[in-house]
Parts: sequence; C-alpha cells; structure tokens
Amino acid sequence: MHRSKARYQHQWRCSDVTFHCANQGLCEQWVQLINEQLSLLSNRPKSLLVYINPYGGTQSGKRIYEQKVAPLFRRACISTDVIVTERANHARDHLKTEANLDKYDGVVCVGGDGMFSEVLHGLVTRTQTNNGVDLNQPDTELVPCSLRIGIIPAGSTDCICFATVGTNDPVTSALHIIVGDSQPMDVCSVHHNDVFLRFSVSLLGYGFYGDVLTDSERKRWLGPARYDLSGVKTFLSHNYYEGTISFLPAENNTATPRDKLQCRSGCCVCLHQPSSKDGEQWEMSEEKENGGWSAIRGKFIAINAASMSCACPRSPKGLSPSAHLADGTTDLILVRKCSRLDFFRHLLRHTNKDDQFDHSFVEVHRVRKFRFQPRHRELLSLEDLSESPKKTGFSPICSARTTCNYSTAHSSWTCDGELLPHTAIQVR
Ligand SMILES: Nc1ncnc2c1ncn2[C@@H]1O[C@H](COP(=O)(O)OP(=O)(O)OP(=O)(O)O)[C@@H](O)[C@H]1O
Repeated sequence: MHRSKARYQHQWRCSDVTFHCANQGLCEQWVQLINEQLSLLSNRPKSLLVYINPYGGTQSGKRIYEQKVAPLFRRACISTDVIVTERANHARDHLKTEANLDKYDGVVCVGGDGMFSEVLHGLVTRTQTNNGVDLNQPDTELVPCSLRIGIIPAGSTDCICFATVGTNDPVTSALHIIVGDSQPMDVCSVHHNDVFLRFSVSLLGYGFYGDVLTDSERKRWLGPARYDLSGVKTFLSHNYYEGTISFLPAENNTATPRDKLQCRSGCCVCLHQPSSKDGEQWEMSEEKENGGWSAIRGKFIAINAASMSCACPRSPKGLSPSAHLADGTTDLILVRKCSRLDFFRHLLRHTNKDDQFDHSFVEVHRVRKFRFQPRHRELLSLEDLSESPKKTGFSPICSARTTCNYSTAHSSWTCDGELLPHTAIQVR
C-alpha cells in the first residue's frame, strides 16, 4: 500500500488541454506561437537514437516502446532511429564505433540496468577515444559526454531508473525525456592494476551480492525469479571473505551516509561539489589528502560500494538511502563476519525504516576512492590452497578440493550487475 503510494507520487501522465476559439485565424496563430516557443526550448531533444533490448526483464521491451513510448515521441515531434539489439554488447559496440553521434540530442535505452550500462560504456568510451584519453590510466581525467542517456525501464530490477526518477514507469520516463529533464550522475572507474575493467554508477558488491549474481547467472532461464532463489541460496551458504580495503574518505563533504537527507534533482550537496570543470581544483585537493587513506583488514560477508541509493521496488530505501547521485563519492559499506541471524537482521533493514548501518558488524564510509586486495592472491598456488576454506556454515558439495578452496577464498565483484574478472580492484 505504502510502496505503491510512494511510487504513484512520482508517476507522470499525459493530459490534454483544449483551447476553444471561434476564429480560425486566431487558432492558427496560437498553434504557430506555441510551436515557436517549444522550438526555443533547447534542452528538449529533437532527435534520439534508441536501443531496445528485446530480451531484458520479461522480454517486453519492444512492446513497451512501441505501445507506450513511440506515440509520445511522435506527439512531441521527436525523430528517432531505433535499433533492436541482436546480441549482448550490440548497443555498446555500435556506440563505440559506428553511430553518427552528431545527428542526435540523446541516446535512449529500453531495457534494464545491464542495458543502461552498455550504453554508458559505449558513450563514455567513444568520447574518450575521440579525445585521445587513455582509459587504462587510473588517474586520468575523463572528458564528459555531450549526449544524455534516457532510460525506458524494461528490465528485471531497473534500479538506476528507480533511483533517478523515483518510479519504474515507461510513460513517466518518456515524459521526462520529452521535456528535457536531466540529472547528472557519478561514474566510478574500476581498474585492476593499470588495466581498465568497467565503469559503475550504482553498486559494486563483493561477497554476498557478488555471490548472488554469480549463482543467478546460471539460472537465467528462470527470469527475474532467479534473484530470489540465488539470494536464499547465498544467504544459507553464509560465506565470508578475507581481504584489505583501503579508502580515501570524502572529508570535505558535509553530508554523511547516516544523515536522513535523500538526494533529489537539484540537491544542494551535489550542486556544491566540484564539477568536472573544476578538475584542477579537485586534483589538488586529492593531492593534499593523499596521506588520508585508511585501511581495514578483516573478514567480510559483504563489501558494497553504493554510488547511488540503489533503491528499487523491493528495497525502496536502497542499500545506502542517503547516497548522492552526483557528489563525486561512493558509500562504502562493510559488513563484517557475523552470525546468520545478524546478517538477516541487517538485510531486513533494507526493507524497513530502521537505520541499516546501526549494527556493530556494519560500518559505512563516504569515500572518493578505494582499493580492495583479497587476502589470497588471485591465482592460488597449491600451497595456498592447503589453507582451510573460510566458511561459517553450510559448505557447497564439491568434489575437486582445489576448486572448492579457490572458490571459497574469493568471491567476485558485481559491477552494476556484471561480474568482474578480478577481485583486486582500484576504484575512483
Ligand atoms: N539482443 C540481445 N540478446 C541477448 N542479450 C542482450 C541483447 N541485448 C542486450 N543484451 C544483454 O542483456 C543483458 C540484460 O539486459 P537488461 O539489463 O536489459 O535486462 P535485465 O538483466 O533483465 O534487467 P536488470 O539489469 O535491470 O536486472 C544486458 O547485459 C545486455 O548486455
């Protein structure tokens, strides 16, 4: 009841307003004047490139676009080029190399968070390539993209749409796109040594969420229900992982992850953060803070970095309810080894009003950068493997001892719903 009410508050609907006038000449003047005024609104897009993932969520992306969104774009006189993707990474590769971006005012993705991530990677990579920026340099300054990305939700979780628009509703998103609304968003770059891995805008999760994703990938045929099944299985496995997490706190930031502020469009915390235009200032303040790195070594059930609240219909507050969309920080949440019951109590707080960080085994830091180093090297030798697997409870049934040890010494990082190939990462 409460949830649907909250979601309804953010829903937009089209409505018709009829003006009456007996004089046809005057009517025509009105129409001409309204059209002239609309064409002066430069933030409204006139031409869009649309990618539809026909297999996202319940496989209804094409129908959603054709029935709910295309008619609105037509009424708003927006011209579109529509590409229905034929394979994973089709949209990313097309944007990276082929798409004639000068033709468009924005790119729209019809799908879930994975589809958004594809479009983000395509656009950001293309912009860096065009400007000669080497993504493998972890400290390089990225050139901002000139095109905006619109999301028409048609995936399983649609967390990025929910966290930015407040609801997962294709009509609301289409109307925001039509009127030219925009919301800046932090983008984290993730490196392994000096190799660029991926960008992240929502959740980087090691341990619990990494394990849920790893398991759910094997159950894709189940559709969105796979997350529930894998969630229960991972919860019962109750694994923990050892490693060292180092981070650079966002010291000058006035807001904290435990204040009750919720970031919304026009948020004053985000508005007062250095923008990419102030890049030089930013670099200088980072230089000064270089000594300010902290390190925590321990056994963790979950390490989560939330660059936005990560709210979704199931968890309306998200993993970090007060995380900001565009303040240049991410909220690093460390859940240390604890009992299964305690971890359950922590998870439950994602769905109710209680402070989810108010547990002795949970800590949260607002950071600008962090690094993670697993205790065991990624390619383990047989000697390393002789150490006992780190488990607190049920062990998966497993015949090859070496495989068991390797898989229990490491989790994987989920990066906005994609698995990373390395566990030792640097994030900025
Ligand atoms: N034509 C296609 N065939 C197969 N996979 C595709 C195709 N187009 C895109 N994909 C891939 O499908 C994956 C999932 O898509 P998407 O994010 O749209 O849905 P989802 O996973 O159901 O939703 P969410 O990410 O919100 O949980 C993406 O990683 C994307 O790269």
